[in-house]
Amino acid sequence: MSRRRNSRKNCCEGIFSHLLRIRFTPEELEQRDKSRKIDKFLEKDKNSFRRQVKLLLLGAGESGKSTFLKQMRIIHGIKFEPELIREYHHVIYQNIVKGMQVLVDAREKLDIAWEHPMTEHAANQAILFHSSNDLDLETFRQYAPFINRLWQDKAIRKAYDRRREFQLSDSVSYFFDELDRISRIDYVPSNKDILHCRKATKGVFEFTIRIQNIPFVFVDVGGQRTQRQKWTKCFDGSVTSILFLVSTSEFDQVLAEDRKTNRLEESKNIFDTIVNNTAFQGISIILFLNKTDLLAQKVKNPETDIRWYYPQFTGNPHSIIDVQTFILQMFLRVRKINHNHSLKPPQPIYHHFTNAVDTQNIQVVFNSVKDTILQRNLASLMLQ
Ligand SMILES: Nc1nc2c(ncn2[C@@H]2O[C@H](COP(=O)(O)OP(=O)(O)OP(=O)(O)O)[C@@H](O)[C@H]2O)c(=O)[nH]1
Ligand SMILES: [Mg+2]
Repeated sequence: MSRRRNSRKNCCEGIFSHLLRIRFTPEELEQRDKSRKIDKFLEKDKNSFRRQVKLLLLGAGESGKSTFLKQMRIIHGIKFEPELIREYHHVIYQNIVKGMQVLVDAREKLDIAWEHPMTEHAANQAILFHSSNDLDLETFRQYAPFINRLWQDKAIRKAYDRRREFQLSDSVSYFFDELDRISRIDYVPSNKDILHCRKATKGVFEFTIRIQNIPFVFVDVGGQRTQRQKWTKCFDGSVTSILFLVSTSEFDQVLAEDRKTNRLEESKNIFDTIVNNTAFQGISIILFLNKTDLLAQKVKNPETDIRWYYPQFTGNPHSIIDVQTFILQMFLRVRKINHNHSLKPPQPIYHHFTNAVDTQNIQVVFNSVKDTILQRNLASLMLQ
């Protein structure tokens, strides 16, 4: 009986809906179809917005943020545009000329005698080119033999060994060693040259790469003091993760900005403001302890010792593992425990030891970072 009533009900509903449907005018039907399509599109767009991964590259000046972004392009097969390569070409010339000028000045200030008196002549010639802002290939090729001569002199090498006492870009020795190739008439910067090329970032730059069909938006900012007020622009709700870079080899160097603050301390203070900021509560933080290669060279050097800057260090100052572990713990301890249980538990801090100029190293590290981010992103999508 009740089954019969049900089937009658279904049949009536079918008729009613049929009657209702035929009452729509063709215009109304078209309108309904259109609005369904819009709803579908918006739903898809909402999902793709949620699926987008936005990564903020943060850290002090010269920590390696832009270098990491260059690696992302290289690893994902996105070629540098010819115009960009031309710009890097020019910056490389500037890096070389400026770098040698700094060393020539430092030799004089440190009162280091020339190994060969003839080198002084090369130094005087080099000064002539110093004021040249418009460094074209022709000018650079005239200048290159003098740089070569200077780089061979023990006085310049001694000044270079004392570089922590002044401000010298980390990549200059790489370029001096490659000078013959770089000063050839048909020179075109290689990816390795581009990775070593140094130009401070001014402003905020976004670069999107589709990885596994998901847009990864990398946000690169300038890390020097004057640039940091621009960071707030990118602190919105759409950030997935913060990649925080630390130049671990800088434990014995001072800032270019004020020439007195220890660089590692500055980096730790920036990390403090990020990691303890309630605005970033739900955001995972990935710490890149960068410049492992330069740190390895430094811990072997008897002219420096981490205990002179961090007397609390108790490990072996010539063991890279001990020094890295010490720096890692120092950064992890920065996060203040919040005892307010009504707040969400803090996000884990992941960490990696990196060498941003080594493509293979960054490829391995990024694969792991990507998996972590995608798993966490998927989990948060499922919770929504
Ligand atoms: N040897 C070595 N050099 C590195 C490493 N990471 C970065 N560099 C070099 O360090 C210099 C500074 O790197 P950038 O990527 O420009 O640093 P940044 O964090 O973008 O600096 P700002 O734009 O001023 O905030 C460049 O010359 C890089 O080639 C590394 O792990 N090892
Ligand atoms: Mg940069």
